[in-house]
Amino acid sequence: MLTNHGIPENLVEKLMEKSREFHDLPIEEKKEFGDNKSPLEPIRHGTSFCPQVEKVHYWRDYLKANTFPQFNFPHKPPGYREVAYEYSQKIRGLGRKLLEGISESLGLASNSIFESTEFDSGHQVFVVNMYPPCPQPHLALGLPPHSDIGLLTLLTQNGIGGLQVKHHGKWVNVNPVSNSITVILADQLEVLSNGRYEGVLHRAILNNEETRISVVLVNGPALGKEIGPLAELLEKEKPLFKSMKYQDYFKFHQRTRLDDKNTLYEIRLN
Ligand SMILES: O=C(O)CCC(=O)C(=O)O
Ligand SMILES: [Fe+2]
Repeated sequence: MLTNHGIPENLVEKLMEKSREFHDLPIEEKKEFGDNKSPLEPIRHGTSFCPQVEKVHYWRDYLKANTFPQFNFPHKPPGYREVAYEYSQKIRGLGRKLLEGISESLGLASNSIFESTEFDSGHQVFVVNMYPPCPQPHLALGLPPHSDIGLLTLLTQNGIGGLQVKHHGKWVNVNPVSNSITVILADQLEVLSNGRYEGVLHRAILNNEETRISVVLVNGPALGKEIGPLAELLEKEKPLFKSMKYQDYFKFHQRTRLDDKNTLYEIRLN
């Protein structure tokens, strides 16, 4: 949980307000972004995660926009795009700082992860989740247990809890702390660090009173970059993961049923 991160509180408030307005737009206004678009389409809108491969669907509507290296974002409601642009840029700056610290914690040069992922042209997905109140919240999920695709996910929520992380085998609530950003370590960091950092299992639960919104920025390597355990770490140990182009991992993850860390397990070496 990051506080004193330098992102102005009123920017986050505006972002939440506009995010709510987007999801409240009439369905016809959002049609152009919908209908099961490919994960590399610049802007996608839909329900659940990947309905074609799911046995059960999830109680969530989403907007997903690829916001880096090219900034794509809906032009409605008015003002949303500008707020999202500013937020996306600020999150990239934070992401970079965190990756520098993580590189150092692995005993590497601070720009090591940055360089090996070509983070300067790294892929960023801007995900806006909306979970309406659910009449029987204990019978449904907003999102099932999963780990995220990229290196670092930076998440903020509208003051209403629902995010849980798996910690020592138990689900623990990540209660919203005002003006804070939650950092979730993701799969590509587990691969690069050869398992020293782990992609965190998390899920979203529901409530029957209030609409919850979370804005989730998935920061990953450049799409064309092949990612495997860092060479410096392999001097004394065996690789735990196969190398794979981020683009292929990304497409695979977005088309697979969300279930635990099943995408990552596909590239794990025994
Ligand atoms: O809404 C949340 O708190 C979690 C969202 C999430 O895990 C995701 O979008 O990947
Ligand atoms: Fe997630």
